[in-house]
Amino acid sequence: GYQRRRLHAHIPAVGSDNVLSSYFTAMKYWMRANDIIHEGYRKHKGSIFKIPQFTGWLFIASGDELVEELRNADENVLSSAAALVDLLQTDYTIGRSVRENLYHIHVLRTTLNKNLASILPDAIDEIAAAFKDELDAKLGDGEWTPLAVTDLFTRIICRVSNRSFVGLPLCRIPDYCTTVESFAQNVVLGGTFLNCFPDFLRPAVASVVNTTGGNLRKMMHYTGPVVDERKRLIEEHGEDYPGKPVDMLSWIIDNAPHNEHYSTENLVRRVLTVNFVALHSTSLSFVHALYSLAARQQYIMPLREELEQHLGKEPATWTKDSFNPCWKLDSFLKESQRLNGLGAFSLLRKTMRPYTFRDGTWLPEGVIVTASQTASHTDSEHFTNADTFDGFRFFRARERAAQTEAVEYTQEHLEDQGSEDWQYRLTSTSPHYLAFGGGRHVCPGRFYAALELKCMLSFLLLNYDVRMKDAGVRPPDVWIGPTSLPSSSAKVEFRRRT
Ligand code: HEM
Repeated sequence: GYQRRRLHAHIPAVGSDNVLSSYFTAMKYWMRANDIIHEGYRKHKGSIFKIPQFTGWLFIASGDELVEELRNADENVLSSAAALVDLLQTDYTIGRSVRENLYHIHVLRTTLNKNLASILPDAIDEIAAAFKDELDAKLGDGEWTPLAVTDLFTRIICRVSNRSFVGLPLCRIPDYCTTVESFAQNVVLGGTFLNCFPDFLRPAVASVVNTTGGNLRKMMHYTGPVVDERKRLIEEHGEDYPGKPVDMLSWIIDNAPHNEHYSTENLVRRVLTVNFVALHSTSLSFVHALYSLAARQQYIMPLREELEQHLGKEPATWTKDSFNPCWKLDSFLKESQRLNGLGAFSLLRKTMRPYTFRDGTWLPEGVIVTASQTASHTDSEHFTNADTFDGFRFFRARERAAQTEAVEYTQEHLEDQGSEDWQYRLTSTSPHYLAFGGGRHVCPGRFYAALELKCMLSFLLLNYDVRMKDAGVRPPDVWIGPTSLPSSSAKVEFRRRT
């Protein structure tokens, strides 16, 4: 209301602060959010500005210092979880129990990252099997075959990721994969729908329109018996029972508090939650990189040469460490994330109490404040020729840094943040490189995602030729409000290499 607007009248608005014209800016925002955010960034970089949305104002912190503050703020002051609950109404779609205890994030940050080397062989086995079933089956003999790629690679990544999450046989059941994918879509759809209603009506609306209920029931059908069996084995033989699978489900069961979180339904919900954060982020990133590769043929040879030098002929022999010296591959993926990320924002936070930034800007309680990754990723103060795709820019920067300091290839990613070239790696973040967020809530799955993307792209490069059907043209991304997606209609042509 008016009272609330007065609370932030001191913050500059993009468009107009006036009720009627801010409504028009909100309408425009849905059509071209990214342009509007860039306009704000150009005019107000270094400070906080606001943009009207139908559901209220959105505050954008710009410039390294303010973004650094967003990255590091305490959860009970600027909350990431509360922002997600607000924006996606996750209490009604994912379930309250998940946010009441976020232990799965701790599992990802610690156990998943420690076990990357040991889960990789299975993931690679799944990549080989999935490419055979999903891609080879569609290719003619030595012919170029045009294919739409978003659904295709979403299915492959769903299989591969779930090989690491729940293992065989679940990851190969097509309906299991359809269920986890559709859950992710329904969380977003349900959240957007529920946000059209005022707070007090939402519980009633959600009880009538439960967008994810069907997904949970199906997931219980597939995963419930597997969870029950693993719980039984733990009860009978202890936590380290013989033959215990090394996958996310085992770690989730091991780390669940022994209360309502240990119920089969809540454990299954947790697996859905991990899929929700992991799947689309990874598959969209892969398709973006694939378009950039297929449209820019000049990268194919140097990437192949690098892979042939460092990876064995048989994918089964690839290890986590074999990718460490593949700096061109790392750089190509990082550049793809820089220019074709998941959307305009990163670091979504909600003010849990009135908050004063160090530059003196005051924000009231209960508003969403975020950073613009697209504006910051294309700011020429941060990157030279910032608007141009330069697949090896981070490779060259790393080489320059390596000349000033000997770089140890085999050092653990997690341990060597001190080395000079750290900032140019795919998995690193900074106040102006925001593809994986940063600071307190930095994506805990990024080491896994990076490894999966590298294995997938390497497998593709070494076994297939790719080019855009529309030669040399990278299809433009599709923007829906502040979310960006790779084109779903463009076709990539594939041919098996002999
Ligand atoms: C290329 C793929 C991915 C991208 C681009 C991505 C990006 C992000 C971003 C931007 C955030 C927000 C961080 C922040 O607010 O500071 C995030 C958080 C998160 N991501 Fe990822 N992610 C990817 C893959 C994954 C995977 C594979 C997993 C799980 C295995 C995962 C699990 C999570 C979780 C649990 C969080 C919340 C962390 C927290 O709140 O502390 N992500 N991710």
